[in-house]
Amino acid sequence: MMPAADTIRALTVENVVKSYGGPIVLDGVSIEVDRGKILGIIGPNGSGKTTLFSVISGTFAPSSGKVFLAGRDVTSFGASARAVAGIGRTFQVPQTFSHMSVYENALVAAAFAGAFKGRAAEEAALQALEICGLKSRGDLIAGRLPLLDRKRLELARALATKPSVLLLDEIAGGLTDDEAAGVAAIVKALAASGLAIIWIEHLVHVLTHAADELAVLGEGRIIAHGEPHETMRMPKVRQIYLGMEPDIDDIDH
Ligand SMILES: Nc1ncnc2c1ncn2[C@@H]1O[C@H](COP(=O)(O)OP(=O)(O)OP(=O)(O)O)[C@@H](O)[C@H]1O
Repeated sequence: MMPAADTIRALTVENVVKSYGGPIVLDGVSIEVDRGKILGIIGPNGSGKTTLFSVISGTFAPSSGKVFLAGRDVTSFGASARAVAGIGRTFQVPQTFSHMSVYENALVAAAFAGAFKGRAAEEAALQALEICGLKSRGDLIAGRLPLLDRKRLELARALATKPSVLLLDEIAGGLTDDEAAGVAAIVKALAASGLAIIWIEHLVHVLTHAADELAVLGEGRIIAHGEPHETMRMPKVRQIYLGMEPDIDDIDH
């Protein structure tokens, strides 16, 4: 029997195992996210965060396990089919075309999602730039943008594919606290508009303020998951982050 529509999660990752041929990088990871919610994911370097996004977005197939988008099994879909189906992703290293203009970058991304051609792609690109505060900078060459605008453009490129599920890989990395807060405000507004968002970030305090739930990856497994502040108070999580996150004692404030 199919579950009732209101119990179908926007995205379900079910028991995913991934190895690149050597050691196991993801070891039975299961997560879910609903429309309108932000799930934050943290974890030390090499714990498998980006690999998890690659498995969700279809860049790499899992060794076993499944990915469901709004209840539909998309595990066998490649990356472009998943973009068309509604999974949008930003990359840790922005994937912008540096010689193209800001607008052209958003347009190329809209076309990647396949469903958008001609006028529809133009509208998707412009709307994404507007949401990210870049509409007045459409003619600028992407490679000459300061870091904050490069990050905003990376976000706009993901939005131009009109995703229902948005994967953010360190979109606030390298930004000042004020800049990161501005990006977090955009992300929260996107969730409020109905997107389901998974956000990987090394800046833990950004996620504790923005995310509805926090999951902690450690050596390929989810070692803690729950309300962000409670999760950060768990001894096994503090053990990992003490000394790494300068403001861990301020996270409650
Ligand atoms: N394409 C690949 N081929 C082989 N091994 C890979 C590949 N991508 C990642 N790995 C390995 O998988 C493990 C997890 O890497 P991953 O990048 O997913 O971790 P991460 O938590 O995102 O790390 P970081 O915080 O440094 O970005 C690492 O040991 C890494 O070397």
